[in-house]
Amino acid sequence: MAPMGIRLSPLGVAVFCLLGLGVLYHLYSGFLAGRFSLFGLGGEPGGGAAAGPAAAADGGTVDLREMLAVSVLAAVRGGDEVRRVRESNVLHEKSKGKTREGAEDKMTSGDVLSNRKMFYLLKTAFPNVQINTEEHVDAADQEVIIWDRKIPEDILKEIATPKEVPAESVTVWIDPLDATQEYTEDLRKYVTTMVCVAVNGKPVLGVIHKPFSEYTAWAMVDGGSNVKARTSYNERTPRIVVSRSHSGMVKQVALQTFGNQTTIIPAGGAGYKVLALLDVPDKSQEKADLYIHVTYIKKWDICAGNAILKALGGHMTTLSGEEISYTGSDGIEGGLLASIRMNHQALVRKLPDLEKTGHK
Ligand SMILES: Nc1ncnc2c1ncn2[C@@H]1O[C@H](COP(=O)(O)O)[C@@H](OP(=O)(O)O)[C@H]1O
Ligand SMILES: [Mg+2]
Repeated sequence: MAPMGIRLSPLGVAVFCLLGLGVLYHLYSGFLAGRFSLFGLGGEPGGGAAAGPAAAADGGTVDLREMLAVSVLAAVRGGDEVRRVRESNVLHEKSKGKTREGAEDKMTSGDVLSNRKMFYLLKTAFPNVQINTEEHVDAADQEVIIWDRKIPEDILKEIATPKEVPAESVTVWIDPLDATQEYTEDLRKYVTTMVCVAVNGKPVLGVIHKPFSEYTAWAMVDGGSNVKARTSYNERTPRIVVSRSHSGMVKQVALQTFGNQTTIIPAGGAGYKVLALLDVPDKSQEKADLYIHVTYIKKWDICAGNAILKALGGHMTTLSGEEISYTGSDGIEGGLLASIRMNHQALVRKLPDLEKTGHK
């Protein structure tokens, strides 16, 4: 009961209780949640920001929705480095050696600095998952980048609930700068940064970010996406997007399969070429109906595109129609065919056997 002379208004009491609940909720969902996750991983509470590693206590599970949020952030932060280095005009271009076909395999400060940001962001947030990245990670030059544990609204809108998977089933593939050759030629529209998450070797989420137009596409298989397929594609005389710097015999293969009326679009970057198949608002993006590649290619170049296409009902396979497994070795030998809203297996049957025709 209230003391003499003091009258408690029911509305005031209700507002006071609501405020109290709000404070408790804030404490629990932010500060305490961060502490608990750090405790769970054996991290030192207070040894950094409240936000911390997102994997479960026993290293047991990770939430794919959280992985998507960090992957988008990593691609954007890596992209900031890529843009900064290009704008400085000091690329420190080097050769890592030669590809099997004898092309220079280039690397720049843009690749290295983007790799550092992307790798450490993902590694700090998900210490228990396998991460494979195109560039060497210098352990002496670590960077602790803390994820603030915020999942962007557009992801929350598409993917309503967390999606837990065992951490040991996950392989992350990072391409810190796709289209390095074109980057050195200042052909900026082709350049992307990419992150892919595979579960048991299957590509399940992909992010392709264009740093110079600040466009990001993401998708999760059986989850959602911020990008979609176009409404129509030309299956009879497709416009085919192919490599401009690692082409091999791709033009001959395309023309032999689809006839001389077929338009070939040479372009840089595997990320750019996948986006060419989709409904992308970016003005600098060309459009195509198919993506074909015939030479050797690495999994960090293609995994994100594969995941996005798969999430949207499309396909990326070897030229003989085999699914690509994103575990184990870094590269694939059997070329690449990517399509969406087409009869992919019929396209595979149309293609010549490259081993027999000598078009590899
Ligand atoms: N024959 C080959 N050997 C090694 N890497 C290849 C390759 N063909 C393509 N790639 C890589 O795949 C990506 C897309 O190639 P392209 O632009 O020619 O289509 C590029 O990645 P990076 O720029 O990340 O190195 C390129 O280096
Ligand atoms: Mg690269």
